Amino acid sequence: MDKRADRGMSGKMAGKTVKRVGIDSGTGSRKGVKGDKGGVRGRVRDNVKGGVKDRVRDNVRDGVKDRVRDNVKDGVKDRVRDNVKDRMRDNMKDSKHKVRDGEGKNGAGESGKRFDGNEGAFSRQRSGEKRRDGSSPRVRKGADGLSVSKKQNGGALNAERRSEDSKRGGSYGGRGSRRSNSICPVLNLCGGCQLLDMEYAKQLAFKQKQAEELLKGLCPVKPIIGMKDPFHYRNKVHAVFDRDKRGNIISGIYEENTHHVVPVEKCLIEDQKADEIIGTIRGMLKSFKIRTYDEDTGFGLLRHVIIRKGFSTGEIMVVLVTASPVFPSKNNFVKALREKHPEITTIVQNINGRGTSMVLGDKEHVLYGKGYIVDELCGCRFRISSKSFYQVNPVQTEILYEKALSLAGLTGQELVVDAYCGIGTIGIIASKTAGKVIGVELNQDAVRDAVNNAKMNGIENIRFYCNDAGRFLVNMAEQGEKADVVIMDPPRSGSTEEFMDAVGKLGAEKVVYVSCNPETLARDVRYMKKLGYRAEEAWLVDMFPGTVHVETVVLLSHKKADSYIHIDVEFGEGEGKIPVDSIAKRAEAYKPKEKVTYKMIKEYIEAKYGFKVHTAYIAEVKRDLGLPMYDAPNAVEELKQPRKHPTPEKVEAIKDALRYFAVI
Ligand SMILES: C[S@@+](CC[C@H](N)C(=O)[O-])C[C@H]1O[C@@H](n2cnc3c(N)ncnc32)[C@H](O)[C@@H]1O
Repeated sequence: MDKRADRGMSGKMAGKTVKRVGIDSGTGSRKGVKGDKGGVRGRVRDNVKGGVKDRVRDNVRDGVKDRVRDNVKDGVKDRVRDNVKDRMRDNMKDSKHKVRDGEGKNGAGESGKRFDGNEGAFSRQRSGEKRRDGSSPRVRKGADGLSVSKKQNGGALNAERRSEDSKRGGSYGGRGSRRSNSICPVLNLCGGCQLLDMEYAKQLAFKQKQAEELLKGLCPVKPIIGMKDPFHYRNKVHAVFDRDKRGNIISGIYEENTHHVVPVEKCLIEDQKADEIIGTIRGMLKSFKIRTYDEDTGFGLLRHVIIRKGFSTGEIMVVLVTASPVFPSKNNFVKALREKHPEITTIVQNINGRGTSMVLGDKEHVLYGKGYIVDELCGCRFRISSKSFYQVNPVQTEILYEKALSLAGLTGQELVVDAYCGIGTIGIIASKTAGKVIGVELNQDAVRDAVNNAKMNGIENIRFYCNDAGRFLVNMAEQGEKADVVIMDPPRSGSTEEFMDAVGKLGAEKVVYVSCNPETLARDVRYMKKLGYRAEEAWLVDMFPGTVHVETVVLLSHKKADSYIHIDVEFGEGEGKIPVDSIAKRAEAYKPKEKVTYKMIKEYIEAKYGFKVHTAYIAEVKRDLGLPMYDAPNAVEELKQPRKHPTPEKVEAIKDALRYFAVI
């Protein structure tokens, strides 16, 4: 067992003493109904003043009036009850979400939640595009991957959770219910941490079992590598900004499968400094008169804030996602934020005016600093810009990468392909022990980072290409190129048959498959087996404690013969040589014959002679001719009237059929 295999097994997640964090109650009036009514009207009035009369009129026509009336009617006395109500309403509006959810779930652009197995490129994913596995690429706001996991793992998961719950004397309710004894007050509303209340050792056991079931018969699974401290591991935090019904500014996460924002001030899996900065920004908005963006009316400026932190460098990037490029008093805002948090090393404004689920837009302005952060992994330095994928749990990433590279077993000679390479992390680390590395990645920001990262680390034996990994490998194979090792780390949707076929054609002896989705991994390993690869071992690295997700790395090797014999053969005429003609003759003689059945003989005779023959007659003729009878047990059947024998005409017909089918 790997020395690290059981690290953290003793760490308790649910057992941790954690102060309960409160739901943000906002800073504004607590008058409820009245405050809310005034707030919405005030906003409408301000917007009219701002010169958007037409939009207000349209929005009012489209139902803002109704919302004001509903808010007034409902009041906001009980936030939990309201949350549940809103969730139900959002669920009913599901069809609207489905249309807007057409964009990819894969990346920087995705407004998903806490799971980032797959961030990166995906503003470019086509709307409504289906993945290879047929699933929709966008499941709005859900903990990534649960669309599958919920169905397939949900039974086991819920059973585990229920049993955990009953042990504590609590009752496990539905999604909207709140367990008073949960270590997270928004656990069920958020839906991001499905296992948070489970002891960490049990979480690991749960993931181990799930992976073993999925890879059963495909690949042996090694013991999962857990974390020593499974809290606050996320180096990337994303907060959605909104207003509550009283008009108070809130920030948090989208409730699972809705556009409803669950206010979160602190999260047990996120970096604490990041949460602190988000709280500061939330507190600054009012004094800077910055409005949060309202998805329904299209008013307001600030949509999201993303914080990224370099684990070993401590560098911090703040990305302010705004609906429009016009950011009043931005210089003062940046100055004030830096005064409160001098640890921030760069601030970027990303402009996203689209009414889609994507978090990030295409355009960006650097408001302060370099526009990216640098972090260190496995002794290499990496620049990470806002739209590039970077693993969210750096402690476990080092373990994952080391495992992947030890499985690759590089000697310094190999041509390695790092497919789906992101900012080039794996390839750059691998390049030190490889002959040459080729990295391929679809997201051009990530490729730009990768090229810079190679330079920053003084690596010269690596090249990066911005392309679809499948297309790129097919081109390589068509040009007759070869690869020794392919390291692949595709998004959650897994790889493509086109890609895997090309891996086979490139003749890669080893494939190291890194995956954040054991389901698509199992599917792809199954396919690779058909191409002649053997799945040697799978290692699980817990990159996402508290959630059902896990990272897996599998070594696939191309099957080789167990042993070889050496024979020298000389073809041609003359002594000791084998004439090619006789080989052809012998091949013909040994060609397996089509199995001739009694039925075929009967059909032949009936078609040619117009009469039927009994099986026993065929058997008798065959017996008389000395032919073997073992292939037809019923051929020796006795006639009901054994005295009868086939007429000469029938004997001839049977012999003709036997000749026709080359039996005689
Ligand atoms: C799970 S990330 C892995 C990135 C990198 N290996 C790492 O560890 O940081 C998957 C990467 O695949 C990229 N990607 C997604 N679809 C792709 C495709 N069809 N071709 C190439 N790259 C793709 C994403 O942009 C993302 O950077």
